[in-house]
Amino acid sequence: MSTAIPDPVATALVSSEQNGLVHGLSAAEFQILSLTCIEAKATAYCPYSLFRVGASLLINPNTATPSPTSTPAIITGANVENASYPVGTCAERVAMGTAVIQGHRIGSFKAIGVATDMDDFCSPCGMCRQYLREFCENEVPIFMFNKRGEYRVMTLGELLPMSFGPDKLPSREVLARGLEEEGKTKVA
Ligand SMILES: O=c1ccn([C@H]2C[C@H](O)[C@@H](CO)O2)c(=O)[nH]1
Ligand SMILES: [Zn+2]
Repeated sequence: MSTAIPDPVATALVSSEQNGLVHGLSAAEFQILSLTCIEAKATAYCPYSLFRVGASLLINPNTATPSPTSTPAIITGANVENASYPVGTCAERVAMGTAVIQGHRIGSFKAIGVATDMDDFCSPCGMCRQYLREFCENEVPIFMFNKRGEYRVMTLGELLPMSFGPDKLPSREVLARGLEEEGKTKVA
């Protein structure tokens, strides 16, 4: 038996029209999210791929530091490549790492923007989806902007269904007790 899976594009279109909000964002929030990820592309270090990516994270107003603010708070990133190719880092992880060292955690993020110079919409790679999953709820919308500033939006849960995150890990104490009970190992 199969269950109908909602079409993400249709879902995005419906939710984008509600209450004058764009997927839950005010017009001002949406504008700054889009402008900042498009601008962040210019900061990319990508001499090998020449594929510029900019990312922006919209911080929830109540978790913004130093104090809650009505001006949307944004943290940006861009891809940073390396002569040893696999060492390079995507824009999304640069932005999220910056946010995390500023103290942001799950609950901090209202939306994510990703911009490229492509005609098509570029979605975060698998590694970035998992990296973002650590700090974002399934409902966080990810806006993907093409070179013309048009966008497609999907939530993190749509991009990474049935994901594995910190909430799925039992505590170390519970795991240790289980292993000891089975006599499998001695845990200090
Ligand atoms: O969502 C994506 C996809 C790719 N890249 C980067 C990695 C690499 O530097 C370049 C080409 O893959 O684009 C990102 O930053 N984000
Ligand atoms: Zn990535």
